[in-house]
Amino acid sequence: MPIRLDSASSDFEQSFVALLGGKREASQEVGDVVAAIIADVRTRGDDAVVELTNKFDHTHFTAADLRISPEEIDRASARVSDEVRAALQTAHDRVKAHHEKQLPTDHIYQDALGVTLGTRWTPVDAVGIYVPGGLATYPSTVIMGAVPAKLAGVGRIALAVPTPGGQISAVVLLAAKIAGVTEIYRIGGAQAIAALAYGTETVGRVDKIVGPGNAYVAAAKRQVFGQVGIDSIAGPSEVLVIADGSANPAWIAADLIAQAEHGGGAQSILVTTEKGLADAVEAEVDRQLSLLPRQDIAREGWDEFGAVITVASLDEAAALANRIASEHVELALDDPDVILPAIRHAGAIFLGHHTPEAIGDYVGGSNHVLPTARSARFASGLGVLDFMKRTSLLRCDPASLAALREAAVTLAEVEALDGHGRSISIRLNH
Ligand SMILES: NC(=O)c1ccc[n+]([C@@H]2O[C@H](COP(=O)([O-])OP(=O)(O)OC[C@H]3O[C@@H](n4cnc5c(N)ncnc54)[C@H](O)[C@@H]3O)[C@@H](O)[C@H]2O)c1
Ligand SMILES: N[C@H](CO)Cc1c[nH]c[nH+]1
Ligand SMILES: [Zn+2]
Repeated sequence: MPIRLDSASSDFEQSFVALLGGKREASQEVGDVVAAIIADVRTRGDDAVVELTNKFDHTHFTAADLRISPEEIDRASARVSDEVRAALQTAHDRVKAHHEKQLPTDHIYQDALGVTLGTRWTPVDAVGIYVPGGLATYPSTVIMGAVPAKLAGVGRIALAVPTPGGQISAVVLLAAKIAGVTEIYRIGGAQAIAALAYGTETVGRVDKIVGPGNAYVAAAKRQVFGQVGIDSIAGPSEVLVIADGSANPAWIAADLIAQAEHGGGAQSILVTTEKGLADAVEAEVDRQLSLLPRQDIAREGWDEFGAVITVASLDEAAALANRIASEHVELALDDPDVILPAIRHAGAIFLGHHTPEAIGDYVGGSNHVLPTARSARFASGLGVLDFMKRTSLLRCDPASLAALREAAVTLAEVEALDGHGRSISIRLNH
């Protein structure tokens, strides 16, 4: 049973804080396991990656198996049906069209003193994209990672995909081919993140690692940050549905189940102004779960991490949504625009009764790699800018340097950094 809360009850705040602090993603235990894996990969390179992959993914690999050959990519891609190929192409084209609009422009201007100032954007040289593969396969995540990377102009893109049992999904390989990525490793978890961050004999190191994954992947990304860049923490998936009496309980239940079925700590929360809707949705989740062929993961996720919260008003719902800062927020309301401005912390917002979150997972065009575990308070979903850096440009001539000299030298004196002041004055003292 999911936890049931009512904002009017006296112990609400305590229960809500407990819900926010639930350990779905980071734990000391996971952190320790991941630290040991990273240290092992740094020390022993391929040998460690092979051993850990065989252990966690139940494979029988040698180092020669880690990278997928171009022939294997072609052979597997050719096996994929035309229907799936067309769906991937639709996803690719729509994600590309939307992300093209994120491309930044350089700019340069001269101010009143004659100083030239500019901003220049350049791509990251090499990125690793993690594509999860433990409980499900995610060809859609290949598109979500590779398309913005390509648009940004990244020179080298490496994919890491775990292959439980050793079999890589042909659809994942086709998605990579459609997106124009050919460097693919069948490795997962913390060992994949460590191999991409530090490099091994087979896996070339990258400058930045992006992509979602389970608690081990999320913890590993946290731990290698600094050695490489990371996008955000895109851990176990979450949805927060805000609904009033206009919502269809069966549709809401389906959306809550869709997120719970990701497993590995995925969380589905309903916040509603209608107690009747809350009851109906709970009953519907039970009914619909029993219709799913693979209901175990979703049922476990719903029972362990699900929550149904009743509130007095939509304003209260928005305030709770901002505290939860969910990866996905669905506004299942006749007029979602009324509450939209009040929702400030969310990875992605889905408006109205006919926008299930799952459409954004695949073909909506927006990115599905989104911040989780309340990190939407300060982070954004994956996009073109995650694959680029911004460099400032500055040019003075003698007149503008002279005009700025006094203030700069004063600040250098305040900081007792005489060398700084001198490096300015020396250019003007003749
Ligand atoms: N936030 C997002 O944008 C987003 C998008 C897609 C998926 N997801 C999430 O990604 C996750 C995918 O998880 P997954 O498990 O299916 O695949 P995964 O690829 O993230 O993890 C599989 C790997 O986890 C490692 N692992 C598993 N158990 C371990 C243990 N006991 N010790 C050490 N390492 C261990 C193994 O190396 C294995 O290869 C889900 O939680 C899903 O919600 C998030
Ligand atoms: N909901 C996941 C996190 O945004 C993404 C996904 C991929 N495939 C299905 N769902
Ligand atoms: Zn999903």
